[in-house]
Formats: sequence, structure tokens, C-alpha cells
Amino acid sequence: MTPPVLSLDRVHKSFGGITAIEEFSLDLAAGEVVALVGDNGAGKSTLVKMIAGAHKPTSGRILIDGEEVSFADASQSQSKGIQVVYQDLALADSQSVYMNLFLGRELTRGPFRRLDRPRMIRETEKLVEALDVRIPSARSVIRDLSGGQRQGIAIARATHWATKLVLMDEPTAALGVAETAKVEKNIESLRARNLAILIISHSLDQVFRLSDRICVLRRGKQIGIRDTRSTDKNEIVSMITGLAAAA
Ligand SMILES: Nc1ncnc2c1ncn2[C@@H]1O[C@H](COP(=O)(O)OP(=O)(O)OP(=O)(O)O)[C@@H](O)[C@H]1O
Repeated sequence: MTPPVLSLDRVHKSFGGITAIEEFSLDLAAGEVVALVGDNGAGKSTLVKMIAGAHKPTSGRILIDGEEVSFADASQSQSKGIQVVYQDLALADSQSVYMNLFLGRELTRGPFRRLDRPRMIRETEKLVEALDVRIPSARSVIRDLSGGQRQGIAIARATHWATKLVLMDEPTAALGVAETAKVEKNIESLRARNLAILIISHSLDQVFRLSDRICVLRRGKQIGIRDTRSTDKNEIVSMITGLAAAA
């Protein structure tokens, strides 16, 4: 049997005296979209950062393809095919689109390893066209782009490099309706490529549109996991808040 792409096994995280995650377990399969929901401070970002290698779990295990991993930093998770799209995007504002797409993995040519700008530009153009990200040019500087265009670039970068798992921390929080729809289409195409996707979203409409399963956190506690098709917003809201569901 193929092991899950990602397994979290009783992961716990505290920051000094603050418990951010009590104990969290989840298996995520290839081609599956799991939504992580919970109120502010529930521990969602902390969980994503642990998977991405930005934080180390205090205890518990993280497995990729059935193998335990312990990432010292984000570049180690990237080399396992994991990419993150953060709320604040982590793009280099003063750099061009194509340099951002290849940040840290720039293409070079010749014995002096000069930057192969024409190839990076060509590949960027192909990618943004395939993902329908409308930007003036691959040479545009990030700070001159709109929020939606930037998010498109962040997702294009994740799409280009991810081979297993994409983590998304509120990818559409700052976007309008049309831009959100485009991002959701991109998420669907990642799923179609058999990537596993863990998405944090505060929009339950979005969560119900995109996810196969919904995992609820409340103040660091894993409240439960539901199949999206066999639950409803009432139940999820009551799990998030701890209050009884409305009749
Ligand atoms: N680096 C840190 N140092 C200390 N405490 C932290 C750190 N990061 C997160 N926390 C704490 O851990 C808890 C969970 O925070 P986290 O950001 O993971 O929540 P969240 O569910 O992503 O919230 P939001 O929806 O507001 O982004 C909070 O109590 C937060 O203050």
C-alpha cells in the first residue's frame, strides 16, 4: 500500500509556556485537498510552518511518503517537493517576476555559471500563461503588480516546484471575487496533477468548494476531521466555536 504523502503523528508544539498545538495527527493522500479551519490563534499557521520546516515540533513525528523527516529549514522541505504559499507571499518585492519564480534556484549557463535570463524568462512566460496569470511581462517588478497578480506569481512558483505537497496559508485572503476564482481553479489543477494540498482558509464557502476533508482546530486542540460531503457549515462552525450547532 502507498503510504500517505504527509503524516502528522501526535505533533505537539509549544513556544516557551504557550501551547500552540496540543496534539495533532493527520494523513494526507496524493490528490487530496484538506482544509484546516479554526479561529484566530487556533494554531493553523504554526502547523503549516512545522510541515514546511520553519518551526520544529516540540514532540511527535512528521512523515513524508512514510519516512520520518526533521527539517532544519524551509529549503530542506522544498527539496522533498513541498511548497508553501503564505499569506504574506514571501516574494522579493524589488525583483522581477522571473527572478522570483527561480529565487534560490536560478538557471545558469556556461562554465562561469552566468544567469540564464532568457531561459528563465521563457519558462516564466510559459508558466504564467498556463496558469492564466495576467501580468505585463515576465520582467515586471513584483512591487508594481496588483495583489491578485502577486498571488498568481506565488502560486505559479509553488506549482512549478512542488512535486508532492502544497501548503496554502489563506491564499485568497486579500483577493477579489474574480481573482479568488482563478486561484481556486489553480488549486484544482494542482489536485489534478496528483499533488496533496493542505489549505488554511477562513472562508467556509471556499472550504466547502475545494476540500475533500475539513480539519478543525480550536485553541491548539484538534477538534475533529470531517468528510466535506458528509458535513455542513453548521457543524463546522460549532466545532470551530465550541458552541452547539444551530437547529
Ligand atoms: N513564534 C511564536 N512565538 C510564540 N508564540 C507563538 C509563535 N507563533 C505562534 N504563537 C502562538 O501560537 C498560537 C497559535 O498561533 P497561530 O499563528 O498558529 O494561529 P492561527 O490559527 O494561524 O491564527 P490566525 O488565523 O490568526 O493566523 C497563538 O497563541 C500564538 O500567539
